[in-house]
Order: sequence, then C-alpha cells, then structure tokens
Amino acid sequence: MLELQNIKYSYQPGTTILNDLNATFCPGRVYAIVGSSGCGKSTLLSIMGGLDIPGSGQVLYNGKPLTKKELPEYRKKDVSFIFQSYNLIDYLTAEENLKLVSPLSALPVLEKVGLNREIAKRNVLKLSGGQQQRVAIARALISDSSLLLADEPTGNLDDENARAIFNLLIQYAHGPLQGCVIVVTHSPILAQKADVVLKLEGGLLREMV
Ligand SMILES: Nc1ncnc2c1ncn2[C@@H]1O[C@H](COP(=O)(O)OP(=O)(O)OP(=O)(O)O)[C@@H](O)[C@H]1O
Repeated sequence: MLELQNIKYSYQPGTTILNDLNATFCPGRVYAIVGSSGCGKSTLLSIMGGLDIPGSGQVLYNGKPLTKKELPEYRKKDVSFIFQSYNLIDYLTAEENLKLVSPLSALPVLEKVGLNREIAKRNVLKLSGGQQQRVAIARALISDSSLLLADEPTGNLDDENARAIFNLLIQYAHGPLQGCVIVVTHSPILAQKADVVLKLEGGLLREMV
C-alpha cells in the first residue's frame, strides 16, 4: 500500500534525519515505530502522510509515486492523521469536529473511545488533554481512510485507556476496513501489540524481532 524508496531528509545541511530509508507497509496490519526522542519519527510520519516532501527518494501509494500535485488529494482522501498536538478545531464541539470529516453519526465513535454524550456536545477547549486526544482519535477512526498515521496517540492517557485505544487501532487494521495503521509510540507494551515493530535509528528503519 505504502512504499518508501531511498528516502533522505535533512532540516539543515549536514544534519541527516533520514538516510536512504526504505520500507513497505501493507493493508490490514499495525506497524509500531519506536526510537529515541529526536531520531526523526514525526518527520518520517509527515513524509508518509504527504505533509512534507523528502530531499530525495520517493513515496509510492498503491504502486504509484506521489507527485507534489497529487499530495492534497492524497491527504484528503487516503490518509488520516492523529497528531501529537491533536489539531482539533478549537471553536467547535467534539461532535462537530467529527462531522467535519464524515457524514456518519459521531456519537457511537466518540463512545467507542470512552467519551459520553455530554462530552460530545462540549467545546473541545473545555475538555481535558486526554479527552481531546480521544476526540482526535475518534476523528481519525470515523474517516475510514485506508492509511491511519498516529503520532504518540496514547501519550496523554492512563494505561487502561491507552490499551483500549490501541485495541481500536488494531480493529481498524484487522477488521473489514483492513486499514494500514502506522503508530509512533514510546510505549514498549503497546508496541508489542502491533503486528510489526520498526525501530528508527541512524536514519534507517529496522524490523525488530
Ligand atoms: N522544523 C524543524 N527545523 C529544524 N529541525 C527540526 C525541525 N523539526 C524537527 N527538527 C529536528 O529534527 C530531529 C527529528 O525530529 P522529530 O520531531 O522527527 O523527532 P521524533 O523522533 O519524533 O522525536 P520525539 O520522540 O521527541 O517526538 C530532531 O533533532 C529535531 O530537533
């Protein structure tokens, strides 16, 4: 589904973040990306999600290289993101944030991530950090895009909620949608639940066994 070929990326000359990186991601699987702070995990997710373009190399989606012209359509139709900073629309309620991306009923999806009707009707700025994070997760789950990219999606949650959310991400991949889920996580316990664990180190991805 998603293929990275010879990806190189630097923010400044002489500081290489990704160094001739190759990887393939398939539908119906959950991939955990682990690695030390600052090694380039968020940068890699941005490139996979078409938010940034590599210095060299290419990203292929369903076998076709993504050109600059195709990126807006790819971001709109094929990818959903759970950002570290949530990126919710702050003058809307939780429910309205989901309605922006899907005509489906928002409440059942919000309930799946543990948010009730009262919370659904509240402006997102009046929610706790963990509740806002769950709204961002629900927004990604309702979008039914084939590729779900998540940057530390459970960073603000207690262990029980984190496990429950990770299980929803697993269902997204293993259920009828057969989505491809790529999650950056610092939690070794959650990473173990993924189908494939990849470590980003020295600008390269290595599968861990
Ligand atoms: N806009 C930027 N300009 C310059 N350097 C940047 C920029 N964004 C990130 N960096 C640097 O690039 C490196 C990789 O950053 P990135 O956010 O991808 O790491 P990460 O692995 O996601 O980190 P963390 O686990 O702490 O979230 C870091 O050294 C960071 O300081």
